[in-house]
Amino acid sequence: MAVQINPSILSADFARLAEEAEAVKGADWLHVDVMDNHFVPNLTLGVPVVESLRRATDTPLDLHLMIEDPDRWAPQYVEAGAGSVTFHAEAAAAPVRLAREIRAKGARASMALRPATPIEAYEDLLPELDMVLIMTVEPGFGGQAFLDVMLPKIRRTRELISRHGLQMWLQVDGGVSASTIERCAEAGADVFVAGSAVYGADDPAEAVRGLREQATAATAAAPWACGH
Ligand SMILES: O=C(CO)[C@H](O)[C@H](O)COP(=O)(O)O
Ligand SMILES: [Co+2]
Repeated sequence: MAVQINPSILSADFARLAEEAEAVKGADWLHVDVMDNHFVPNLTLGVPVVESLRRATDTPLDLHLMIEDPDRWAPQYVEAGAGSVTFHAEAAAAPVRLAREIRAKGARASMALRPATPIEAYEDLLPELDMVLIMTVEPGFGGQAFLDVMLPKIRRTRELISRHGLQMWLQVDGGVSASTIERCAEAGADVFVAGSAVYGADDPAEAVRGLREQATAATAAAPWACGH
């Protein structure tokens, strides 16, 4: 599979979301960070904004729910128009049931892990998911420094995906930039979220192209990607 670059609108101007979506035309997905000020100490947006954003852009929406009680809320984000919905493992009461419900409603189902949450605890759930998100910062804020201690976890996750013969995607989110994306790709990530590295650039669309080139080259040179 080709690498995917998903700009995070957390670093965009929230008063101009339609224009900010247009500014990254060519990106694979728009990454939308939903925070409830309980699961993380920050508050962003909810279902009505996602419904409006869905009407404002053709780029599919990749929802990252940093909220408590995703079992209750995630299905509403599918109905609002999300193409992919990621819930946190630490917050979900019944992750398999939730993943099945997201898929049944027509979106891709994905699960995120905070930095201290081990992937091994969730190995048996991987076949129920379309993507796993390895956080490379503590969730809650954009613009944080990439945690390179997460690279072994990305590698182990890629090994588990290969061992089980799964086609699922491996997303990384947090501090992904021109100076860190190649290490993520080499370790096994194939979907890259970038907020400040895209919306902090003079030309966000050019930043997406640059990240895509770097990730594509690093993936081609990575041992895990043989036959990928
Ligand atoms: O989920 C997130 C934060 O919890 C954001 O998606 C992420 O931080 C993107 O911002 P940046 O690329 O600037 O780190
Ligand atoms: Co995110």
